[in-house]
Amino acid sequence: MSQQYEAEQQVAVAAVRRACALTASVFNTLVKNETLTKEDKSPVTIGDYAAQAVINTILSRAFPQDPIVGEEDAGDLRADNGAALRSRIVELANESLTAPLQPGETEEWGIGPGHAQSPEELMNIIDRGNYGGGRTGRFWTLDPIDGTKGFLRGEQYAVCLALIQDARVELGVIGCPNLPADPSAPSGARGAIFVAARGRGAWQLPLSPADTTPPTRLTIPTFAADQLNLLESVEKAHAKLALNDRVARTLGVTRPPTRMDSQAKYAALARGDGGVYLRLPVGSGYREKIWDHAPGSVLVEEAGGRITDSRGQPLDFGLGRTLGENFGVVAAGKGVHARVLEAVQAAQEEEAREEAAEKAKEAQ
Ligand SMILES: Nc1ncnc2c1ncn2[C@@H]1O[C@H](COP(=O)(O)O)[C@@H](O)[C@H]1OP(=O)(O)O
Ligand SMILES: [Mg+2]
Ligand SMILES: [Mg+2]
Ligand SMILES: [Mg+2]
Repeated sequence: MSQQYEAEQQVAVAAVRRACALTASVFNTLVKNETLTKEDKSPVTIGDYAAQAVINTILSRAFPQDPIVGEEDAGDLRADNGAALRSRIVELANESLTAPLQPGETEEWGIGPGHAQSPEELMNIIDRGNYGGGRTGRFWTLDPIDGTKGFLRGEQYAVCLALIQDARVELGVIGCPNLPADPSAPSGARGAIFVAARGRGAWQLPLSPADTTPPTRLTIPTFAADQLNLLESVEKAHAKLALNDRVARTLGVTRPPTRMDSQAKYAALARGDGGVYLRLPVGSGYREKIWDHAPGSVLVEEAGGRITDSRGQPLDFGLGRTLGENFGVVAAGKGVHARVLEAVQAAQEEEAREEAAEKAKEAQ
């Protein structure tokens, strides 16, 4: 019997692997003026654009009917002052698109020697990511470099792709070029791919398509109370880390948090490198994007965990490009999740009481 979404999984894994090779190589040659600041003040590099061009090419050839909700668009590159950046992106994307076929890849996906595209074609393929998402139908969501700030620091980042059908995430692929392949050997070989298809488990695969190491199945372990710790953002603007501290104290967590950028945190949770992913809003009005949580959510669920917002409601991937009003994200093993939610609520109440007391003091 053929497995549902098997072809999609094969294409998604190959596309993410190819993009990871691109981003890893671009990091070594990236120079200062190859990064732009977007309207929302976040950085985007030539690597983000080129990786989106490569993955969108492969998806559009393999599944021509499928729309894509991608993070980047070519607007800034089409502007007159985007020409220098544009030509570097064209060079990079074509280098990746024309690289020799790897095991499992086919020329029908628009890759391999001879498959270079014109600058206009590449700008258009980047803009295939402009779909608005929604409640019904099938579409992909792509974050070509998740954790761009981590990428720029040479730390954690991830190439993230998910398939959504009628607002349900069916497939998630997360490529982590800088994550230790074996968590028990943190200074050993780096790079891994994480894959989850609904109902078929969560798996870690080697980063290289030529590596024949068999996939390993991931299950969130049961943590002893003194072993539990939090996985949280590096960037203070992305999550309210002071509130995380309170939650940790309420939970009786003694281990320090593990801070890392990107959806690598979901991968770390799925394989037991940390016990709780906690992302509480900073109150700036930022709305979380579907591409930042779709692959991670299915990975965590398939590894036996739960993921909700801070009220205990499921994340809603049917609202468009964002998750709507921001109530944060709480992900953990099934046995711990309810306790974390309680601790978050207690910590929020405690924080509100202290803030009110401080205000009253000031008013005196
Ligand atoms: N103001 C913000 N608040 C929360 N998340 C943000 C904000 N700005 C960007 N992000 C996104 O948060 C994610 C990384 O957060 P973290 O690494 O802390 O988990 C990234 O997806 C990043 O986008 P990007 O994909 O552009 O890096
Ligand atoms: Mg970004
Ligand atoms: Mg992101
Ligand atoms: Mg990104």
